Amino acid sequence: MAAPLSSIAASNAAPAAALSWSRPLTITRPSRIEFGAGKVGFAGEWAASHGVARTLVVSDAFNAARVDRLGLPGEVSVFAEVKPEPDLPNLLKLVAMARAVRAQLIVGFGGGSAMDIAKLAAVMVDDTRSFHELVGPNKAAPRSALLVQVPTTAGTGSEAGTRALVTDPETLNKLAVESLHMLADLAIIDPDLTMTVPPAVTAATGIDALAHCVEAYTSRRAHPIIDMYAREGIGLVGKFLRRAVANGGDSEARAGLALASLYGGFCLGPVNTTAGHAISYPLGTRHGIAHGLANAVIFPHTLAFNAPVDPIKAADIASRLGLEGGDLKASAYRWCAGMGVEMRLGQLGIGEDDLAGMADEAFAIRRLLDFNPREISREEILGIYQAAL
Ligand SMILES: NC(=O)c1ccc[n+]([C@@H]2O[C@H](COP(=O)([O-])OP(=O)(O)OC[C@H]3O[C@@H](n4cnc5c(N)ncnc54)[C@H](O)[C@@H]3O)[C@@H](O)[C@H]2O)c1
Ligand SMILES: [Fe+2]
Repeated sequence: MAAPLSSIAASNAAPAAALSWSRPLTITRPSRIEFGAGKVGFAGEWAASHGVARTLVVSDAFNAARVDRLGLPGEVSVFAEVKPEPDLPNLLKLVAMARAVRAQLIVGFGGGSAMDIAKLAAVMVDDTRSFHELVGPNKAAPRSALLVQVPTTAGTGSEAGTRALVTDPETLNKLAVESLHMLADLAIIDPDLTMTVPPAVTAATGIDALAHCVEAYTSRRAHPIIDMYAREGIGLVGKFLRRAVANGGDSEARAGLALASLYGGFCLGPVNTTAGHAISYPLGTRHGIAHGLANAVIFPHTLAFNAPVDPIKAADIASRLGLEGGDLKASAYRWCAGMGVEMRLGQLGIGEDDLAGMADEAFAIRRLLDFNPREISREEILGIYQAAL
């Protein structure tokens, strides 16, 4: 049942900008998307039909053990060292390996961490410039290596996108590279690959997909084309996330979440996220908290903070998600915590003394904050951290 409007309406926040049906929008997609249970082996068929003789698979330790599922032809090398929330040294080690094995095809086989650095390796392998020269939009050059993305979590939607994020260990900033050249030639979304994801990671990554949809739907840059995916994605998470957390082998729920994650990915390119992600990032860069979990902790707070700007959208989100009525923040919090997500920063190793630095870092992420539907100050960000402590 939707939260009653009375619980989210009263505010002096600015009204939402009028919906711009004619606002220019660019939509990009991987050249080909294969979706469906059992599709993973199509990678090999596709590689063979493209004459690939040398492939580098980019993976984490868990997925590296099942690279044979891809059915790849020829010489197959595996980089099995992708770190969760990859940093620059992790990426540079991968690029060195891609050069050494002269990879014609790079396959991202894992969660968002593997897929993000696979994209970067694909454009960096024959580019002599440093990583820092590629940061920002449209800096990367065309690539010669082919790129295939195969997600094994349902959360980031990275398989569908033009963006990759890497932490700079010196500044602790998460640096975003964005380029059309990082779009995959092929994305294979096989929901059965996600059946082994443990319940806590299932919940957190599912809430990441949800956050992509909610933040795009409520963004100042929201667009009706993207709203379609965002609304559907929210509904799919509402319907299937609790089921997949309770029973990882529920193939219908896994497929629904894989689709929600893809829809979230469709939201990221043309519209992107807002304050929820900006406020989540310092949890990862400073405290090593996984991206999905960081988003989950912050989600109820930004949902409620933004709700007064557009109470009808907020009620729509609550209804699609199946939240109980009453106070929006409390019911979103109960929904997350009810899936076993640890929602307290204090329990995640963060103390009161850490919050000011986190607020400074989040407040500087203008590329996201400037599109939040409601203006948010550094003090309000600090208040969110304090409330989440
Ligand atoms: N490019 C984008 O647009 C975008 C969007 C959101 C997030 N991201 C990035 O994605 C990263 C997070 O990705 P993630 O949430 O998918 O987590 P992840 O890739 O770090 O994986 C999380 C954990 O799950 C394990 N795992 C992965 N698949 C599994 C499976 N099928 N069974 C069992 N275990 C499995 C991994 O080994 C890892 O330990 C962050 O670095 C974040 O910045 C990128
Ligand atoms: Fe995300």
